[in-house]
Amino acid sequence: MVNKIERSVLEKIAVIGGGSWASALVKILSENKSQVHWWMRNENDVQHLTNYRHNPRYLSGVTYDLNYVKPSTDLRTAVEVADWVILAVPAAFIQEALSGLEKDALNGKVLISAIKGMIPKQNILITDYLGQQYGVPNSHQLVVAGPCHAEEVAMEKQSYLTIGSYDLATAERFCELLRNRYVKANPLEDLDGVEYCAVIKNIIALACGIARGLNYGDNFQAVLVSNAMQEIERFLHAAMPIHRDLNGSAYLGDLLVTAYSQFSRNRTFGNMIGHGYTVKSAQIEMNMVAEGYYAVQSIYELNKKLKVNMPITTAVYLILYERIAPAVEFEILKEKLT
Ligand SMILES: NC(=O)C1=CN([C@@H]2O[C@H](COP(=O)(O)OP(=O)(O)OC[C@H]3O[C@@H](n4cnc5c(N)ncnc54)[C@H](OP(=O)(O)O)[C@@H]3O)[C@@H](O)[C@H]2O)C=CC1
Ligand SMILES: O=C(CO)COP(=O)(O)O
Repeated sequence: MVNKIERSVLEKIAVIGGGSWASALVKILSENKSQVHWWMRNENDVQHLTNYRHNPRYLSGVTYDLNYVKPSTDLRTAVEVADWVILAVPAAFIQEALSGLEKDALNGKVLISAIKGMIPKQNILITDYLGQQYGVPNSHQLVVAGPCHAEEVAMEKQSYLTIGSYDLATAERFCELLRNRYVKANPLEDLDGVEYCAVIKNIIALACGIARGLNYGDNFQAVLVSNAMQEIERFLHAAMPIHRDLNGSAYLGDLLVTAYSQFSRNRTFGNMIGHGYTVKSAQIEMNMVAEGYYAVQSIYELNKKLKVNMPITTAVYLILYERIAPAVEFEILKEKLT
């Protein structure tokens, strides 16, 4: 019988993406002695990692053990040698990032989406895209959810991850690869619900940031977030109606951390919009991706069919895409909250 550590040594994992979340996941997995084939698009970053054991532009304080981490710009090889493939590129760029792969390149592998966004224009979840484009069955798909900022992983602060799935046994195997001194991981049988919730909570965090930028206070934000939870519940009920406990950390927990944390990109982006930045200038200033900016368009479009009452999502959409002044739109929104 192979014990837990020995079995982990044998695990071969491809991590696709060179940003903050990929950097955090590579830290966790490689410290647990999985073999991580880490794809990033920038050759200079690969060279820097190989020479100095740090990712130069994201979580640059983390040191990687190159016995377990193999950085590369060669996507095909990274995927070919791996049994598990983790996607950690922002949703808007995932099609481009995977474009070098053959249609059958993901056959037999377990795909794990760590992405909290949707495919723009097609307005579909990442797991649906992987099914449609690469034929990955639901049983071979997992999603990483839960309130967890990369920056806190880098600092080894106690964190919790939930692995959403259709197949609890596979999710549990992946949880074993993640668990360590500062990470607890739990499987959950709700792939789509967890994935949609992670998308929508980013939109809500944008709203919280906008509110803060407009000088609304804690009283308003508490109402905004509790109304948001109801908005999420209505959406999930219409889109994926199964019984789920939305008080769980994969749902409410992730909403709270993103709405309140200093590390949230979405909240920071929203705050800049509330302060009067244009979308372009906020994107340039932040230099990281706020998924909610893209997601709000997808959810807004999708909701034209579902017709769920989503006042917060609608307000964020109108501000970001129809250029309605944040102060004007929030005057309207505040009358709709209870
Ligand atoms: N950061 C976090 O704490 C968490 C993030 N997530 C999710 O993880 C996903 C990744 O976000 P995160 O790591 O934070 O993003 P970052 O903003 O930290 O990094 C973005 C990454 O995407 C890369 N990129 C940009 N354009 C392209 C492209 N066209 N093709 C390939 N790669 C590209 C960037 O490369 P380059 O630097 O070369 O431009 C960079 O590596 C998102 O869906 C996010 O919601 C989930 C949980 C926590
Ligand atoms: O999903 C996250 C934390 O759980 C990250 O949120 P941000 O992208 O807003 O930083």
